[in-house]
Amino acid sequence: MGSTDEKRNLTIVSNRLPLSVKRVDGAFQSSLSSGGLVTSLSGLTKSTKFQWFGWPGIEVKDPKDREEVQKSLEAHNAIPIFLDSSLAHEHYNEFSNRILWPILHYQSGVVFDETPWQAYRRVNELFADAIAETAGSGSLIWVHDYHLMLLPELLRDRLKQRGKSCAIGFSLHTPFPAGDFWRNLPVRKHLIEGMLSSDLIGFHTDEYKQNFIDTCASLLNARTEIPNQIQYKNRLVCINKFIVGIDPDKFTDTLQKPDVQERIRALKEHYKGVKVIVGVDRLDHIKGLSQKLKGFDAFLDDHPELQNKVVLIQVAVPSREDVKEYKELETELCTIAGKINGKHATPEGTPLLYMHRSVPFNELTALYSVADVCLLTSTRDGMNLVAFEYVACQEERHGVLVLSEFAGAASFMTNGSIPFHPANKTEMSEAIFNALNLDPAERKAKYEYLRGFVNTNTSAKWGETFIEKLSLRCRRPGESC
Ligand SMILES: O=P(O)(O)OC[C@H]1O[C@H](O[C@H]2O[C@H](CO)[C@@H](O)[C@H](O)[C@H]2O)[C@H](O)[C@@H](O)[C@@H]1O
Ligand SMILES: O=c1ccn([C@@H]2O[C@H](COP(=O)(O)OP(=O)(O)O)[C@@H](O)[C@H]2O)c(=O)[nH]1
Repeated sequence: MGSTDEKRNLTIVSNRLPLSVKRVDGAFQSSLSSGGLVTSLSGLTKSTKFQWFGWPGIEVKDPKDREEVQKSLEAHNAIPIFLDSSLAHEHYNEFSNRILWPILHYQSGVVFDETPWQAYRRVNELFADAIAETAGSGSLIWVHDYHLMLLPELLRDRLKQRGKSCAIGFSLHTPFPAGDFWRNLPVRKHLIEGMLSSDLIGFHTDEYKQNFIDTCASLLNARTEIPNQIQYKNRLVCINKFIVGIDPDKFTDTLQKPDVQERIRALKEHYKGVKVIVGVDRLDHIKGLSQKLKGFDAFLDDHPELQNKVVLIQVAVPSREDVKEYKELETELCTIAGKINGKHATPEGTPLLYMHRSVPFNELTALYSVADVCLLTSTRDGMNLVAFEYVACQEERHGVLVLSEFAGAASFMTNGSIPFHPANKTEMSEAIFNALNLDPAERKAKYEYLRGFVNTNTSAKWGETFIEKLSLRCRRPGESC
């Protein structure tokens, strides 16, 4: 890490703040936001100080109310950027999550629309105005994710106008798709040029990084021969892979708490003689939830001898519920879940526990801890931190990770897990069966491999490495990346 002063001058920018604000009976309440971006950045707070700009998740018009929200977030070093609700809707739901997100995750059938695109531009401008106003010259600004791809360029212009010079980093938390897929987006050039105004761009895997480099070469004719660098419009931009992670101690510490231990005992007692498979996912197409339920159905069909001896506990965390496709998916999942239990339930029990809600952290760690298997079926996924969290809670049991080959995490965790293709029900059924029947020595060997990976690649290390590279870039711009 650089000097303490550099740490103090770090600004993080993301659409999602660590706390989401809601109005309940006229009063403002904030609760911890869901999702991996918040998990990874929150893991950095132990070692690094920063202020965090983002959208509070709610429209607040009245200046007094704004002040109240601002104060409540201040304790978490979070600074809200207020947006009116229709602008936020067009930016977050319509452009970011109905157009950009599916394209980044190789989903077809996306229809481009001008109104959401204009809202996306406007929100990026509003973020740029707010940050350029408060950023001190010489500070490090680290922008996150697909909601803010135009921000580096807009921010650089505004900082220049104010005579300020700051290093700008950008991290993408999603996959970056191969060129041909990216062509589906008519405004792709603007987005990529926006990102290229950064000094340093980080991706989760080598594959995403390479896809980005190839796209810059073919779309913008940028120079990409020098490893880890892109030259475009007389600027050199560093490009690299930075492995995002979790704070494993947060999980191991929580598991030691007496109430969590008590909960684990109760769950063990409840599931005596039953193998537990756990799944924790935001309710999102990319998590392959319908594929998971159908694969589990096939597994139950294939193994009638395991009736009442296996349960899948699936937590589907509510997500982006104002987006039509997410609502439709929720309905579809309820139907499939009902059908599975209709078909396989007995008077002794149901094989599927489908929970459509978020779970408190203590309960989540207890669930991870008692599960013999964690089943993750992403059809595409930037990383998937749930895979890391399950490993962090398995010191005792050495449970098995059954991991889709399409999760970014599979680039690093395949050796320690059982990989499979999520579109193939037979492969998924076999993978579940193999995981449940893995001999203890092999389980231990796989677990130790994964534990080493998770404990080495923490969120703190991810953040510190990125910030170190960004500040180096700032101090010695000519040096190779
Ligand atoms: O902010 P939301 O719309 O509620 O969605 C939650 C987050 O989802 C995505 O997370 C990604 O980041 C994780 C950490 O790097 C990664 O493990 C995961 O694979 C990604 O899907 C999204 O990229 C975030 O911006 C959202 O906040
Ligand atoms: O009720 C819950 C259950 C889980 N998670 C967290 O959501 C994150 C999911 O991150 P991941 O990278 O797996 O996927 P993302 O949701 O970001 O796409 C993990 O840190 C989970 O612990 C959550 O916020 N609320």
